Amino acid sequence: MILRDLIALFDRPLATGNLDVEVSAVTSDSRLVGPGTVFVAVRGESRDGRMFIPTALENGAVAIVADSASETGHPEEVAYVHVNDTRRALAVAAAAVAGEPSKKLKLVGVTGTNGKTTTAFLIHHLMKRSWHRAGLLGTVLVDDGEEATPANFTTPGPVELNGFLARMADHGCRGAAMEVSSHGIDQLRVHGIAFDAAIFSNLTQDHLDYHGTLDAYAATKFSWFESLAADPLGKKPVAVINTDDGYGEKLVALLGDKLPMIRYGFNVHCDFRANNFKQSARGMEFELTAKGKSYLVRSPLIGRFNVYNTLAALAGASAVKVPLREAVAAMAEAPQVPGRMEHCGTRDGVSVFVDYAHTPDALENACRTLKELNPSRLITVFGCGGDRDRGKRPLMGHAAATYSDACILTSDNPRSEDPEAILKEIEAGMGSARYRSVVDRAEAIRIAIHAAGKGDIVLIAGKGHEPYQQFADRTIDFDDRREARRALAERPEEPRKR
Ligand SMILES: CC(=O)N[C@H]1[C@@H](OP(=O)(O)OP(=O)(O)OC[C@H]2O[C@@H](n3ccc(=O)[nH]c3=O)[C@H](O)[C@@H]2O)O[C@H](CO)[C@@H](O)[C@@H]1O[C@H](C)C(=O)N[C@@H](C)C(=O)N[C@H](CCC(=O)O)C(=O)O
Ligand SMILES: Nc1ncnc2c1ncn2[C@@H]1O[C@H](COP(=O)(O)OP(=O)(O)OP(=O)(O)O)[C@@H](O)[C@H]1O
Ligand SMILES: N[C@H](CCC[C@H](N)C(=O)O)C(=O)O
Ligand SMILES: [Mg+2]
Repeated sequence: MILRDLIALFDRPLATGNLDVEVSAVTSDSRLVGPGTVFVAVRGESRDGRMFIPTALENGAVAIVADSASETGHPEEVAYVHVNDTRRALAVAAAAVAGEPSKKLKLVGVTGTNGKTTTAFLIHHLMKRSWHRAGLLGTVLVDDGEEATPANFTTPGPVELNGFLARMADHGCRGAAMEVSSHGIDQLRVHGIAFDAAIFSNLTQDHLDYHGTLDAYAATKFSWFESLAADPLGKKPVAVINTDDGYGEKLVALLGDKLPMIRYGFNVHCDFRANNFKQSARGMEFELTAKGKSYLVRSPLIGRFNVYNTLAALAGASAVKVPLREAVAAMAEAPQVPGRMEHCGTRDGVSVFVDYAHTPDALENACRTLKELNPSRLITVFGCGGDRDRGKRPLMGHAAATYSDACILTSDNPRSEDPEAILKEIEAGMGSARYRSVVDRAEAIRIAIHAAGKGDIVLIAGKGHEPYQQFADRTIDFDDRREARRALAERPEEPRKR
């Protein structure tokens, strides 16, 4: 693509230098610049991308895009393009250089505090059943239709994102499911991505370190739907909204008739409505009323919250024309989402589950679901991440304390924070509940599993699929599921004294 054509896509660019050069790539990371690359200098949270313009030039950039006037010393032959919004320019350029891959796919995006990964996995499963090849992008992995690789972000930056979508389209995927995080919306990582359906799962407390207030967090989520309504990029996106959720109802009111809509949940106004939910340790079933018909939906997933994820997936898939009857049938073989209510084994009548609950609402859901399986006791092992929303800590403590018989508080990813100090903040919410604090996570898991007796369930919450643990000075290999299996295997013959 010629630079002149690329910058014509920007909003009011002011350009100098040679614009008749071929552009091979675009990036906002100077370290990734090579010959033919356009470097977009983004002002980040911690660093100003303009500091890296000299490195980008050294590495062979053909153009610099920035939101301030050209620096002195800038070589004349390299184009300099002034724009008002560098993130917007980056997203537009990334999509153009990759050949607008989102327009070649039936793309379903999922946003909301909890349930994005699960719902995206379910949609991917339904798409694959009906279309053979489909892509998946989110917290756990990216599947480009041929191979799955671990993910670094829930929603990667626009350059990576468009690169993944292009690979999906090249590999013959007809569609894809992807997670849309609030960071992704706020930082315009999904700007210029054409969606066919946009799902809103729910909104409860998380990420207030970043957004400040719950309403600001909600406004960010809502802005994605508003931007799709304002510029659908040649598609007719359908908004798929959980209207049992208060913020979901607000979103419906805000959108009015700006987007076609599917409402889902248990309430009577839903277009995809669940009824008669039943579950056992082997799975769940419920009756779905949709499109004037009734269906019996069976799934190996457990938990009332997974009814919402299942409804969202069925509605989202249906919005991109996956036949509903086929989708309902495929739900019976829904995949195990790594680290989401994952059963890690049973020994001596002690069952262990690993789950990614790391918000107060998710932890409450996870504990309630396991409590509904009528264990003798529910023992919950959990912590809270460092350098993230501190307000969650006592609330997570309260949720676990309310629905568990005993808790072991431990470290999650402390990051730059003091692990003991994080535990103290969780303890503030534990009230009169029975708990112990054990800072070492492997030790905490071992203590819980070895102390459990016949009929008990141990829930290890917060890190799910994560294969690491992050500390201030190091990141170690760590996997809750591995630790759980090890502790189960090493269980002493006689359970230790409780
Ligand atoms: C808070 C946040 O989202 N931060 C992201 C943001 O970082 P930042 O704004 O601080 O960037 P910065 O480090 O100041 O750098 C500014 C610019 O200089 C560039 N740079 C930097 C160094 C260099 O040598 N050369 C260079 O050009 C950078 O590429 C960047 O464009 O932009 C960076 C580059 O795009 C991201 O890597 C970084 O993600 C950090 C690592 C992160 O942890 N993000 C998490 C919170 C996140 O995004 N999570 C959500 C999921 C949340 C959920 O589960 O709901 C996600 O979607 O994954
Ligand atoms: N629809 C839901 N409503 C409430 N809680 C849920 C829902 N779905 C899943 N959960 C809980 O939230 C946890 C995280 O689920 P999931 O990974 O699907 O969500 P996510 O939105 O992708 O999270 P993240 O933003 O961290 O990637 C689960 O392990 C479960 O405890
Ligand atoms: N995407 C989420 C993941 C949190 C997972 C939890 N294990 C933690 O580290 O807090 C976040 O960055 O807030
Ligand atoms: Mg996720």
